Amino acid sequence: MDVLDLPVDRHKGWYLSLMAPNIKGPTFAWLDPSRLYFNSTALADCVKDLTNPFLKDTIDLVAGIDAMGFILGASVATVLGKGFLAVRKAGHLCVATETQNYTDYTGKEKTMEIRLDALKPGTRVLLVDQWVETGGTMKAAIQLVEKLGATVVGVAAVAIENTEGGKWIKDNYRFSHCIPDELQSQIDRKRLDSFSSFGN
Ligand SMILES: O=P(O)(O)OC[C@H]1O[C@H](OP(=O)(O)OP(=O)(O)O)[C@H](O)[C@@H]1O
Ligand SMILES: Nc1ncnc2[nH]cnc12
Repeated sequence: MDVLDLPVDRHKGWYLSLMAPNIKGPTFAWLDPSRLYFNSTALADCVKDLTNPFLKDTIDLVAGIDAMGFILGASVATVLGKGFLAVRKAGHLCVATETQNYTDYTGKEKTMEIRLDALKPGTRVLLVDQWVETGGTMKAAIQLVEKLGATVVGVAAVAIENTEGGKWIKDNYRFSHCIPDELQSQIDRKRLDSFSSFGN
């Protein structure tokens, strides 16, 4: 399927077949969901799948995680009619921040931060990122929000892998993702059957 084509039947997660395979080798964990954002209907359907479970919730602010979480987070915020908070990787903000150290799928120690004036005790936050692999990044964002006394209403990501950290998120927070049950095992092994159409 060309990336701009639309299928007749837009079943849940149809757009995942637009996601490109990792061709950079086994040490590079990423699949590339960003390719599905080229297609306006795919992006809109993906954002709907992330947003729908939270439509009846009280949400004050949507927080998206640096960098790919900004795309989906800002889209979700617009659909919900809410503001957007950028959760930044350390070193980009020129104001007072709260910080949180974490380790992600690369195994490297990292730090994320948010400015201090966005969240107050009781602020209800929906956290959005592109992907949850080890869950280290999302857990750090949850810790940041909670350190400031705000409440995590839920977590939304294209995929939440069934890693220890991914399962911890699913067990402890409400969540939304775009993966139909029958595709979850393909996500967990980082290879979709649809990758065969990419010819490698
Ligand atoms: O569950 P984890 O193992 O913590 O990994 C998930 C994180 O990894 C990716 O970001 P990454 O920092 O690689 O790239 P980006 O800056 O392009 O979003 C992804 O968008 C998540 O933020
Ligand atoms: N396997 C993966 N695919 C896409 N994005 C990711 N971010 C972290 N791990 C990822």
